[in-house]
Amino acid sequence: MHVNVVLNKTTSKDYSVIIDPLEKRVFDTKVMIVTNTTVAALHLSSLQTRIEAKELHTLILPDGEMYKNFESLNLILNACFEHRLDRKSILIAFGGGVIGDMTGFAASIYQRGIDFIQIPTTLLAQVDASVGGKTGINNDYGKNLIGSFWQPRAVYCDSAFLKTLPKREFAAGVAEIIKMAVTFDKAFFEWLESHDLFDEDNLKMAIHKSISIKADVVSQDETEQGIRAVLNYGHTFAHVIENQTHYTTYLHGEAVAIGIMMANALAQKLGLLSHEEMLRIQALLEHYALPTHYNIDDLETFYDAFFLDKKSANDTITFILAKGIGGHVMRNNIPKETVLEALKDLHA
Ligand SMILES: NC(=O)c1ccc[n+]([C@@H]2O[C@H](COP(=O)([O-])OP(=O)(O)OC[C@H]3O[C@@H](n4cnc5c(N)ncnc54)[C@H](O)[C@@H]3O)[C@@H](O)[C@H]2O)c1
Ligand SMILES: O=C(O)C(=O)C[C@@H](O)[C@H](O)[C@H](O)COP(=O)(O)O
Ligand SMILES: [Zn+2]
Repeated sequence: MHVNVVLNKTTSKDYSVIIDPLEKRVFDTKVMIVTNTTVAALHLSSLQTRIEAKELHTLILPDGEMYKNFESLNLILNACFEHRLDRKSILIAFGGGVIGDMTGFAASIYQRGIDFIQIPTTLLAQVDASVGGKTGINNDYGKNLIGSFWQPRAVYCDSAFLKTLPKREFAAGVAEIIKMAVTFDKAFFEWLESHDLFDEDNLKMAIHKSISIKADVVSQDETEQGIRAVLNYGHTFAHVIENQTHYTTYLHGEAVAIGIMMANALAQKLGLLSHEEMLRIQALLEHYALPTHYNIDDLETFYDAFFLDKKSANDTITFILAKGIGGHVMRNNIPKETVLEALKDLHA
């Protein structure tokens, strides 16, 4: 099965997302696999037997969102220099979204840009992070605030890797699937309500559907000038939660689940989403044991942090909201009081 990402730009080439068992790949260039300790222990040897290259190198980084930073980026770049990778060399991001985002970013700046391939091993990375070329790292100010748009040459999604994924990580991926269904596809949302993703065939269907939605959005708007921002539904809130809790309490997908609830509270206040629709979305999130509540310490501080969001410009914040189930709207003129009241309502 293939899904194509078609880009109307001279700087980015089209590529395919291959959703099938990974076959042997042969490269006539130097290749460096970038992975982390967890993925290496579980799957590295099986990947290495399927990659043939002029020279094959491997870099194993520490595991965790808290390592998605300059230090790790520097480790990747230094390894590129140590192995004398050249402009024809290829990096392979082998892991979840953290490895994918950092490796993609390193590829985009090493010698002004080299190719990279995504081999995502988490559900979240298969359905979302590996597709679309958003790369980057976090810093003290917030999440993904430093990065680039740099598309992979190809994405290989092999569901066999998901067999070792812990339940919590699986659910985090489901949160991004639900995000796409709520904002883009009512029929898909209804299908999710009646099909359990713990079933292997259902999961394969949902992976294919989510990648198709994402590829379609990215094909229309590679660098988030418009519709791509809808993929950020829930994220304005989620990124603040992740940063405030130092990337140790919630997985990205879990924070997105809470962020979806916050965005929905706002959408309900604005008459865009009914109470019944809000409850249906909550029920689907809770079916996968995703968190739907976060105790905001200080509403003012929480609100102020929205201004670091990349969707904020000229002192206004753009909120991505569901318009019914299967629809979306972008709003940048919502009074602060309305936002704060919606967040208070959710707590009540
Ligand atoms: N670029 C994008 O478009 C985009 C989209 C969504 C999320 N993201 C980013 O992706 C990151 C979240 O990605 P994630 O949820 O994959 O987190 P992650 O990369 O931290 O992986 C989650 C955990 O699962 C482990 N793991 C990976 N594969 C495994 C496997 N097959 N079996 C067992 N364990 C495995 C990892 O070692 C890690 O501990 C965040 O940094 C987020 O900002 C980026
Ligand atoms: O691909 C996109 O576009 C997304 O927004 C996907 C999100 O799931 C992802 O978490 C993204 O990294 C968040 O956007 P960011 O621009 O704030 O990093
Ligand atoms: Zn996300």
